[in-house]
Amino acid sequence: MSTTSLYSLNSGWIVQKFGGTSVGKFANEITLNIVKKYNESNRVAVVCSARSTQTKSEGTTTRLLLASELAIDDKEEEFKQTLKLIKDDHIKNAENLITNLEIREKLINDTIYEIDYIEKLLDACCIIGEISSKSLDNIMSCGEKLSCLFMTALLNNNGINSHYINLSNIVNEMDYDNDDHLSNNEKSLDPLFYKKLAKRISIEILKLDDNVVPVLTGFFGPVPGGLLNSVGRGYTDLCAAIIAVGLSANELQIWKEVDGIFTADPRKVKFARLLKSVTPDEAAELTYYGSEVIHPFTMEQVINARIPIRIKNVMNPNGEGTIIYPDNISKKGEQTPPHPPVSLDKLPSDYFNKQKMKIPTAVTAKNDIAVVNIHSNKKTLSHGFLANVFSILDKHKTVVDLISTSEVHVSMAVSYFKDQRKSFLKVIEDLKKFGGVDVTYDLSIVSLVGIHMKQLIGTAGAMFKILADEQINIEMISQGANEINISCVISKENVIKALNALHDNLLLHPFRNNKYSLSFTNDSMALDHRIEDLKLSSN
Ligand SMILES: Nc1ncnc2c1ncn2[C@@H]1O[C@H](COP(=O)(O)OP(=O)(O)O)[C@@H](O)[C@H]1O
Ligand SMILES: N[C@@H](CC(=O)OP(=O)(O)O)C(=O)O
Repeated sequence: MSTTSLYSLNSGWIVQKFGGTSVGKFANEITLNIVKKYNESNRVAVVCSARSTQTKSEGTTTRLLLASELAIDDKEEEFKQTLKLIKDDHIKNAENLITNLEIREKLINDTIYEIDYIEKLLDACCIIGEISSKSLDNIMSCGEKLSCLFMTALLNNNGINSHYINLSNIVNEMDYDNDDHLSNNEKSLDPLFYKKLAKRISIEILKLDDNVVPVLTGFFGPVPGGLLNSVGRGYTDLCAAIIAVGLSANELQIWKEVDGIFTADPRKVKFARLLKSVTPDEAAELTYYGSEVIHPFTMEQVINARIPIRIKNVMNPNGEGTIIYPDNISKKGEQTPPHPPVSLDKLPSDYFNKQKMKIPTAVTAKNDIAVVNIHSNKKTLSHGFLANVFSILDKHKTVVDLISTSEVHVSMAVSYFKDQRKSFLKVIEDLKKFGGVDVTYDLSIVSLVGIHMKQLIGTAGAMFKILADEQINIEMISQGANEINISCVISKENVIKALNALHDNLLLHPFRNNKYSLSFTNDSMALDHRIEDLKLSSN
């Protein structure tokens, strides 16, 4: 039994989460350059997503979901073929990377066992022609099981003593009193549920000897309502967060293939810069609006437990990465927040010069957007009209990214993927009951995100002026209700141009000739924790 105290300030634990593509492409590097190294001075818990060879869309989870769809459609040969692809891929991987023959043979046998089990499950789905959310979770869990069986084998193969922990049954084994007053959706987000889950998982981990690295499946379903339905893809971030809370970890590390969070997607904006830190709200906005930083459900519990999250790069383990943490709450072990309020006479002499650094944090874009305009047929009063529109959206579980309304008109930006055309058209048909509907396709949302935008006057004006100067037409405008996001919808062809122009003019050189007349509110007094980082760029 481990002697680590669960609630000590320095628990010694670091939780490391690795995404599917990282496991697919950098498994040896992860074991030798990351886990082994951190394990020398900390206790490390490893959490992995299902393996992807190149991209998430070609990964194991996507293939498992495809196999399930094929089974429901009675396409037996096709679903078996898809499972065979998964099996062959994992066996080939084991043969390539596991040199110890005994470990390799066991891994291959375990892999075959897991896939055969899924095949039996899907055979049954094929016969009955449907699948419950619980069965779908069960099928999805296979991806994380295979990936973690492999990572455990590789760690042991490379001399790091490790132990596989399968969390796919943990909810069933838990003493969780289902409150029947809560809907499934509420249950799946209930903080008490996650608190109990965290405790339950930590008990499993603390059974291990101190010198053993636990490798935990990033799948922890079936949660109430099903993991896919209630949490959605990317659930491994949340799983790692729960584990970090359970262990009262010193840090939750999310390892990606990018150095951290940048001022814009570095693939699209050449001069994007790495941010030292962002707040959880900013990270959530960036994720919602196209920069896949971290699953938005991840933050709340970790931050409540005062555990910082660090985004790091598997290809550059020595880089500092980006810390996600609020700038007004102290971290574990600290007495006071990092930047307590400062009285005017204590401000550094160059404080007001530094004020100009309070600019937006990042710019981001979300593609595959359609704008739906509904003009009321005026047979209902405005509140009735809006209620009707929202009830249709609820019925079809349509997520609205942006909305702007008047009494008789609603414009909504929604995600639209061509392979979901049939279900999208059903929503449009239903909406037509309440008025005229038109749809514009092939659009993108461009958003400026930053906590300091609250104190910066003229950002929205500058944003739209910059886009106008670039001859970019704006289809729809929305100022986020939380004041840290200003978004607009533009044609998808203009996205790269828009991102670069906004980044250049508002993030790199916001005060160049004060071309866009930006200024600050009088109450913008808090010191900026990013100041050093931004100083370089605003000259
Ligand atoms: N502001 C941003 N900062 C960092 N990465 C971003 C940003 N916006 C978009 N991205 C993109 O998000 C991707 C996230 O990295 P990746 O390791 O591929 O994710 P995952 O681990 O979720 O598969 C990168 O490819 C990067 O180009
Ligand atoms: N396998 C899941 C879980 C996950 O979290 O993936 P990733 O960490 O690679 O985003 C998915 O593909 O959604």
